[in-house]
Amino acid sequence: MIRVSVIGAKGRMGQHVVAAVRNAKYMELALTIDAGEDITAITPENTDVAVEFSVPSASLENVRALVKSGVHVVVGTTGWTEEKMDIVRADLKEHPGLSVFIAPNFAISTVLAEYFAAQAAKYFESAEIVELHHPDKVDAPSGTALHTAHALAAARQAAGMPNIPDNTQTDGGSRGQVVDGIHVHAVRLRGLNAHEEILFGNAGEQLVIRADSFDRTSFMPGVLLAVRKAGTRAGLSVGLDQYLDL
Ligand SMILES: NC(=O)C1=CN([C@@H]2O[C@H](COP(=O)(O)OP(=O)(O)OC[C@H]3O[C@@H](n4cnc5c(N)ncnc54)[C@H](O)[C@@H]3O)[C@@H](O)[C@H]2O)C=CC1
Ligand SMILES: O=C(O)C1=N[C@H](C(=O)O)C[C@H](O)C1
Repeated sequence: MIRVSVIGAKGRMGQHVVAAVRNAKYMELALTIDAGEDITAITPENTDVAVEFSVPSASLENVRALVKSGVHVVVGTTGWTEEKMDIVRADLKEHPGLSVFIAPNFAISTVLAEYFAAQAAKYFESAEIVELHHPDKVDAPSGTALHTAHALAAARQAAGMPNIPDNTQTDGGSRGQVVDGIHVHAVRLRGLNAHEEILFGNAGEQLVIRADSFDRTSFMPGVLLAVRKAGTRAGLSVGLDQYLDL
């Protein structure tokens, strides 16, 4: 049995993770922690893997506390920068064998959309990203859109492509946030859950790659896969794609 504790357990994602772990074969729910509760109660004596879905402002300190305790960590919270990940990498040096796995998105549709988009990137002069979410989301653009923008930019750079053409002369904010040279647009709309479109253009043609997570259950197979894989790859790793046969 894999003993799984959940941090942010009262949140939208946390509640789904608690239910998914309860229903998963060979897993048992250990502790559930939310804001104001003592995360140091999670120890190797009661937990093999901790799943963290909290808020961007709290996630780094939660992960550091869990690493210090000596449990594997699966993280879905957004807001991770290279600087924050370097802090975790440094902590992990004191805990050889321990794994911290961060996934900007656990939905297979979105992971594949980003993978296909990275393949397509070098064939198109223009690329932009539109992410669409529920209005209760606290961060914009989404962690997924940021990750996708970095992947597209890396693919374009590797292919030696020039800057994306854009002759905008005045911009009151309508052109979105520019991430690594890619324009990223965020929509917040009641009724939506989590959606992403990657738009590519050439003269006379367009390719749109779109992923829709209609329900948070879409993230659960990916979360459970990451829990099962915890410890197989020591250190910090990012992205569910590495566990897929791509
Ligand atoms: N990687 C993925 O596939 C997905 C990632 N997310 C991300 O997961 C995060 C959580 O999203 P939601 O569940 O929708 O948010 P939410 O606001 O519904 O839940 C967050 C929970 O964390 C708790 N919390 C706040 N501070 C805490 C602390 N210091 N320690 C422990 N718990 C604390 C809150 O009380 C709340 O219960 C966000 O960053 C979101 O972008 C969401 C969906 C999928
Ligand atoms: O807050 C959400 O809902 C989501 N957050 C993640 C993100 O910011 O990319 C993943 C998914 O888009 C849902």
